[in-house]
Amino acid sequence: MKSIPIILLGCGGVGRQLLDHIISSRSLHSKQGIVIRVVGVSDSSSLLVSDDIMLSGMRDEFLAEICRAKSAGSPLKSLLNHGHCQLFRGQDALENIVSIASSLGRSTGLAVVDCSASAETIGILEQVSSLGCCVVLANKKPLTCAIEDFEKLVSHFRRIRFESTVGAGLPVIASVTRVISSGDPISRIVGSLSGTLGYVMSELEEGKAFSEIVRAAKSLGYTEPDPRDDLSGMDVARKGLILSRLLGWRINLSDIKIESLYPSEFGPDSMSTDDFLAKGLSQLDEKLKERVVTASSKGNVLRYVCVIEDLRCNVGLRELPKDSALGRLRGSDNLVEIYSRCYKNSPLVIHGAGAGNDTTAAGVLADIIDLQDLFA
Ligand SMILES: NC(=O)C1=CN([C@@H]2O[C@H](COP(=O)(O)OP(=O)(O)OC[C@H]3O[C@@H](n4cnc5c(N)ncnc54)[C@H](OP(=O)(O)O)[C@@H]3O)[C@@H](O)[C@H]2O)C=CC1
Ligand SMILES: N[C@@H](CC=O)C(=O)O
Repeated sequence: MKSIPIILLGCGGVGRQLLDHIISSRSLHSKQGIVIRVVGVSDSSSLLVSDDIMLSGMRDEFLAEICRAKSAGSPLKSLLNHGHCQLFRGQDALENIVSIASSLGRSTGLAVVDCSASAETIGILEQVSSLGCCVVLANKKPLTCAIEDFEKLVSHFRRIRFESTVGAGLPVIASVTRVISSGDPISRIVGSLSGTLGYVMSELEEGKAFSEIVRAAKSLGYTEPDPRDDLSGMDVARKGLILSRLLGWRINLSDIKIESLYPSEFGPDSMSTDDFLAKGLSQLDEKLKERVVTASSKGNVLRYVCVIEDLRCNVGLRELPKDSALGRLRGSDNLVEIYSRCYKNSPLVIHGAGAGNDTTAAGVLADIIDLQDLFA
């Protein structure tokens, strides 16, 4: 049986769903000759490490207990006495991950899986990948910091996967990478890359209030932890940046033109996420309604679009014909069109559910399994 040890960073909606998928795929993986051993799990304040990282991992009952406790709002440290594990915090936690990476990295293909929404994981990801570990990301931030950090991470290209950072479980990164590796130059990528904004736009067409729709998108697991990351266009810009950098463009977030759906006085510097959700959002209802009505009077719909072309990436609202490919999109679906020499007149199109904990975690799990071919 091939044993795959993993350390999970982040135990929120996506991280917990990943643990759930791992548990429920046990018999499938066993038929494939694979067993995933979760040797460590961290949240924002601590890291739990299994007592025997070399041979076993955390038991499934304990992983399920972690999911229950975290979804009830308890920190990981509340579970210390329930499993055969140790707890580390701060610098100790980071040193422990490095120590596990040194023992297991090169020999077993230990995968460090980032399901946090933090930019702070970049340092540890760089360290473990230099120690021969695999890295799997749902978190876009480490790939959208400084270009030098991006280049360092992807320099271990065969040991890093980040399919879920763009289009959740959809094979967007894999498709772009395959087209590039075949020597077929990509000239343009255009798409609707936000499950949240797709859902918001199509629900607005049904006459619902913007504030209600955003709250529903959050409870469906589509939004970022702070939905303003979606509404500001920043989340789409991050996806656009990842794709642009894959094309070899050495650009940064500051080079991207981004249209925000809310004014700066509603931003994180002026109000908390809770205040924005409770009070700020409803003040935006009328403005968004007017924009939808204006577009509709011309037979159009609004879509939040990312265009990557001619060394430029722009993201913002566009009025599009109702019957265009993007205009027909419903709910949280994403659609991406890739144009290249081979796909000049008829683009490569990827379409499907583009957000949600289930599909995102499924993409992460597929990445973990995919990497293990390197460690046969
Ligand atoms: N939902 C979706 O459709 C998709 C999400 N993603 C990405 O998945 C990631 C996770 O999203 P989601 O689960 O909704 O986010 P949550 O806010 O639900 O969870 C984030 C988790 O990360 C933990 N965390 C925060 N900082 C750190 C840190 N420095 N080290 C380790 N853990 C940390 C948090 O800890 P604590 O519990 O203590 O707060 C929390 O457990 C995000 O980056 C998001 O962009 C990507 C594609 C699609
Ligand atoms: N918040 C994001 C989640 C996936 O990246 C979205 O709405 O698309």
